[in-house]
Amino acid sequence: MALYVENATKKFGDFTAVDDISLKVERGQMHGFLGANGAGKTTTFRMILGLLEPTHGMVSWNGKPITYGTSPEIGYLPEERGLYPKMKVEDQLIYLAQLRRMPRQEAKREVANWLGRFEVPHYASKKVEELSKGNQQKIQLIASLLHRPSLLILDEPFSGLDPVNVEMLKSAILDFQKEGATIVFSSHRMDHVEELCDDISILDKGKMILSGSIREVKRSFGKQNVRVKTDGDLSALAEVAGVEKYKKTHDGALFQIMDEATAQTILVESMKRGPLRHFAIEEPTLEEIFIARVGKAYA
Ligand SMILES: Nc1ncnc2c1ncn2[C@@H]1O[C@H](COP(=O)(O)OP(=O)(O)OP(=O)(O)O)[C@@H](O)[C@H]1O
Repeated sequence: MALYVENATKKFGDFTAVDDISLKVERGQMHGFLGANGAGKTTTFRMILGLLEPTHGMVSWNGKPITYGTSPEIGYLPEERGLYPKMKVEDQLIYLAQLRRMPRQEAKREVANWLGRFEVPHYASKKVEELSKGNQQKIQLIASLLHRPSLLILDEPFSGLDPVNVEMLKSAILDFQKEGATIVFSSHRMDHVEELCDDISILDKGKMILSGSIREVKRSFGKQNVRVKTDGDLSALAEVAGVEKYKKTHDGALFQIMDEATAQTILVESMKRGPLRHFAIEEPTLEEIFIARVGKAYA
């Protein structure tokens, strides 16, 4: 019981947008799908959803290709707005749930629950175009999961949301996973991915360059960070052997190092330059790994 993408390639004319990628997402997992702009994430999602035919390869969900018949099992939050601007929120959500075979009365009840949970019950009778971008995103998420799909594909679910709303949507997505859903989502916010996902994969110019659990990905990066908080000037420590990168921070410095012996040197040398308020060896962040692997063009 899993989502399988097997050697999927998508060409548009001579241009290869997705190049022979394979991916397995086990049932109940949350998978982060990462890549710079134009890497091929949305194209892959469209192939998973059956909206685009792969040029080569195949996609299956629970051993079957995804077709019109399996679509009620799937929920999709597209990157671009996919709602009817002139239709009222409640009418639209009920309509979309009915298309996925949810009975009308149940859909109506669920819409009320979700609008309540997202603190927008008063939007039920407003037209979508009257809502702010962030509130439209809440409605879009409700539209994707209202019919209780077992596979949920979310393309940039947190874009345009303020931090309070990000937390609200994150907790809804996590609850949905706890109920057993398999979730794949793309995001440019590595901190969100780190917080929510079990496994990740990174696409670069259509190719899969990294895939695995976040723990494995971090371990295989082979570098760690040392964070020091002090008023002392640590800039000379940038030259210590084993220091890959040095960055001054507002309260001290951050070093990227290759091995723990270097951390000991940094500790000793930092203490010579003033009292320390904090010293810690930290694992690399996903953002650092992404930038190292995909390139500095990404911001
Ligand atoms: N219908 C199409 N015809 C031609 N080229 C396309 C088409 N759809 C996508 N592409 C190209 O395929 C590449 C991958 O696009 P895609 O939208 O999948 O990237 P993405 O990773 O989702 O990017 P972003 O993070 O910016 O949303 C891009 O170079 C894009 O211009």
